[in-house]
Amino acid sequence: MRVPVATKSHQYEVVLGHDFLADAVKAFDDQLQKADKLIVFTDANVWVAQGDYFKANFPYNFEVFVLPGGEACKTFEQYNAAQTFLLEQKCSRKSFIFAFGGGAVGDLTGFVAATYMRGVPFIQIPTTILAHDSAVGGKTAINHPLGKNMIGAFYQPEGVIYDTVFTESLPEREVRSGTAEVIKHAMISNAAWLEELMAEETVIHFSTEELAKQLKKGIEVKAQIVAEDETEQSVRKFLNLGHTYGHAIEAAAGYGKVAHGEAVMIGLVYCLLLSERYGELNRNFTTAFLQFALKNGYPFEAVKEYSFEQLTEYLMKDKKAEYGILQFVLLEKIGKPFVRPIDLAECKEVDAEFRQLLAEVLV
Ligand SMILES: NC(=O)c1ccc[n+]([C@@H]2O[C@H](COP(=O)([O-])OP(=O)(O)OC[C@H]3O[C@@H](n4cnc5c(N)ncnc54)[C@H](O)[C@@H]3O)[C@@H](O)[C@H]2O)c1
Ligand SMILES: O=C(O)C(=O)C[C@@H](O)[C@H](O)[C@H](O)COP(=O)(O)O
Ligand SMILES: [Zn+2]
Repeated sequence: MRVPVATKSHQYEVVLGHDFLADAVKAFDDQLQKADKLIVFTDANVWVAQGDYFKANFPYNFEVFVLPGGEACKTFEQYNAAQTFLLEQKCSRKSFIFAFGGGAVGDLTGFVAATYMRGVPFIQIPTTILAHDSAVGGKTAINHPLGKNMIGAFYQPEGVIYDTVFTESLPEREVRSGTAEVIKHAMISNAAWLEELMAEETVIHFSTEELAKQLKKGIEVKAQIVAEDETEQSVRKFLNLGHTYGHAIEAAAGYGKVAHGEAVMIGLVYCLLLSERYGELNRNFTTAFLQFALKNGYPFEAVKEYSFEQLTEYLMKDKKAEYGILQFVLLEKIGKPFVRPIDLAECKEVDAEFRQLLAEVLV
């Protein structure tokens, strides 16, 4: 399966298949033959779980740089270590970098590639379900202790090779986390799709074929949006549904404690509550969605661990905020997102409603 991505700055393809890494990499043969060095960035967990398959199917010589797993790789320290590695390897503008891992490796690698010698080409080889989102569209970043993804660049890859073999070694928690972004893509684009997902017995145990279909649908939504708005001036903000509250939870907890998709799911429920005030959605739907999330094992305990006041400093650093006012992505109805300024007093009211709803449902 192929999904073309045509942004203002760059055009490329996401190729999605099963057990096809060797063939998919060969499609880049011209560019790779001309490269003076191929570097693979990965993380320790991915390398242990999937390194053998990667080495057996990657048909070129390469040097590997192994990062710590998860959010621990999206730090200034790892950014610095990665740049040092490229310099020590005598990488040039003719070198080529591969991001082999989940969203964390992809975000770090993309930012390193964007800034090494002011830009070297890179290819995303995603290994998580979540990375159907992160590998596409060119948002790259590292975290700052004061806020999530604060230091980064828009920098598109040369291509995305998505071999679903890699997702087979994902722990269930990561399957769940990644599926939250599939659900987000459904919520911003297609009511029937969300209805189908909510009707599933479970969204955590899809077959390989069904998973590929869901990933493709998510990638198509993302590709269409970033083609229209690469740098988040307008419709790209819709991809941030659930992230204002979600990123605040992630940052307050300490990066990596609450997985990104878990935090996004919390943020999606918060946004449904807020959306009830401005569109067609109602409390019955929000409650049904929360039940669906709980049935699939999404954890909501983190909400109780932080007061609204503790979340406020992170909420206020949301990148969509303008002139000190938060801009929330809301839903007029499922499939119809819009952006609206919301003041802190209203955020606090909805936060209280959220905690009340959780108290009622989590008895
Ligand atoms: N750039 C974007 O547009 C974008 C979009 C969404 C999320 N993100 C970012 O992506 C990150 C989350 O990505 P993620 O959920 O993929 O997390 P991740 O990269 O941290 O991976 C999750 C965990 O699974 C392990 N892992 C990855 N692939 C594996 C595999 N195949 N088998 C076994 N273990 C594996 C990792 O080592 C890690 O411990 C966050 O930092 C988030 O901010 C970026
Ligand atoms: O691609 C986008 O645009 C997104 O917002 C996708 C999000 O799922 C992703 O988590 C992104 O990294 C969040 O971006 P940020 O600008 O809020 O840090
Ligand atoms: Zn996200």
